[in-house]
Amino acid sequence: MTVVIDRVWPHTAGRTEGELTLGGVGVRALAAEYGTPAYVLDEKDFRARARAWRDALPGGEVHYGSKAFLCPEIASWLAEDGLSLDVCTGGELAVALAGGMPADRITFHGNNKSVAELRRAVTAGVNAVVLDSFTEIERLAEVARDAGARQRVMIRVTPGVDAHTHEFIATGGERSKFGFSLGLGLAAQAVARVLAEPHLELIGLHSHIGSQLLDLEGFKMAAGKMAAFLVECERRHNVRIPGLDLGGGLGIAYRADDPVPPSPAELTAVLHDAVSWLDTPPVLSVEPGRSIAGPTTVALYEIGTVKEIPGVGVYVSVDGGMSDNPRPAMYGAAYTAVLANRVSDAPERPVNLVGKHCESGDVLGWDMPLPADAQPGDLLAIPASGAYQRSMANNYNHVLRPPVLAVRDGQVKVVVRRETEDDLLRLYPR
Ligand SMILES: Cc1ncc(COP(=O)(O)O)c(C=O)c1O
Ligand SMILES: N[C@@H](CCCC[NH3+])C(=O)O
Repeated sequence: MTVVIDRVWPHTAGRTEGELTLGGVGVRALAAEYGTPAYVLDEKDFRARARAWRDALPGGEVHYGSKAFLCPEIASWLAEDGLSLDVCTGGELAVALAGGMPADRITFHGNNKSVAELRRAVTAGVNAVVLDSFTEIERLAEVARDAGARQRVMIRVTPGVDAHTHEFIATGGERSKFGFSLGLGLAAQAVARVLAEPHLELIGLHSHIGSQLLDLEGFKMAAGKMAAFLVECERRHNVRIPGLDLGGGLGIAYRADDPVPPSPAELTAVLHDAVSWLDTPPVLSVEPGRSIAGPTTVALYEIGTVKEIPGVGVYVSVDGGMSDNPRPAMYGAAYTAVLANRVSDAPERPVNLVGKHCESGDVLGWDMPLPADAQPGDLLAIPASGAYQRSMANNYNHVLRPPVLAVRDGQVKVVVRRETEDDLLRLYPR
């Protein structure tokens, strides 16, 4: 077996007689047994990345950002491996609990949690609810009072740091819908309000400046501002605020020539530095999602048609598309695709890789190099497909969402099964 050393592939990726293998399983067998499209998740790779984060923050907490991708199996791996989890809806909370993640290791985010979601969080006994608005402070205080509880909370602060990323995934600027603005004094007001609430216990401050960040400057600035704000609050109110959660956001390489992202240890060193001047530094936590899940998973498709339009170009259509990966359409995200069932000596040519949806914007990549003899029936693999793909999948055109197949040491475990037409039809009362 030749190992695929290119860093955008999961650790166990290799080629056996030309066929791509992941976790010791060949893609032809996967496609034959489970069909395509499918997401193939390298369990060892996922767990190694999760543990690398945990080890990079000794004495702190690593909450996996479950929006990147969550299923009960993932929650159980994280629980076993000593990580915590962040959720931002009742649905994510239910899946995390179903996977055996202890409630007291779950942090509940979101800018519009319903009363029902807050009740569920309080009765389940989550580690903390991250407060995002004045409405929510009142709402949660009432829910906690009714439950006879004192709920641990953090306050989400927008520190006024404009992260270098797509504007749709930047969250740290003053105009963000998330959190309380530091610069406008709203964060300070929120702290005062929470401290005056007997049913809320302030355990920390939180910020998250954005996602797919490839340099550490934004993290450094946010951590510095948050540390200064934390001491200012402690002094003003004569209290101890024990925790500082600096969110997720570390980016990944999607293509072989993308910049190498900083490592978890490089990032946590910057965060430690930012708080080291405090007399009693807070316990730090982080919430990496993409940097754990993203590189671990490969999207597997089958080519259905190849259309050559003279003077225009070539369209290669696969059996999924924007319903299982909306990222190219939403953010202009760029990927690579490789022939997976075999290798080819044919020269490469640029093709437009498109899905099967009734939409011209249903494109997985413009001008992607593929061997000129790639043809219907061939399998294509797209690496770095583990974050914000299956978790953002939808049923546009009543297309069925793909399964997630965890592979390890030659074994396959279906951790999310393929959706069926029965699943779809069950939605419609008859
Ligand atoms: C509050 C919060 N924490 C963590 C994350 C995870 O971010 P990422 O997947 O970029 O690490 C997000 C998403 O950006 C988020 O909104
Ligand atoms: N969905 C975005 C990331 C959103 C981050 C969630 N706060 C992406 O695919 O890049």
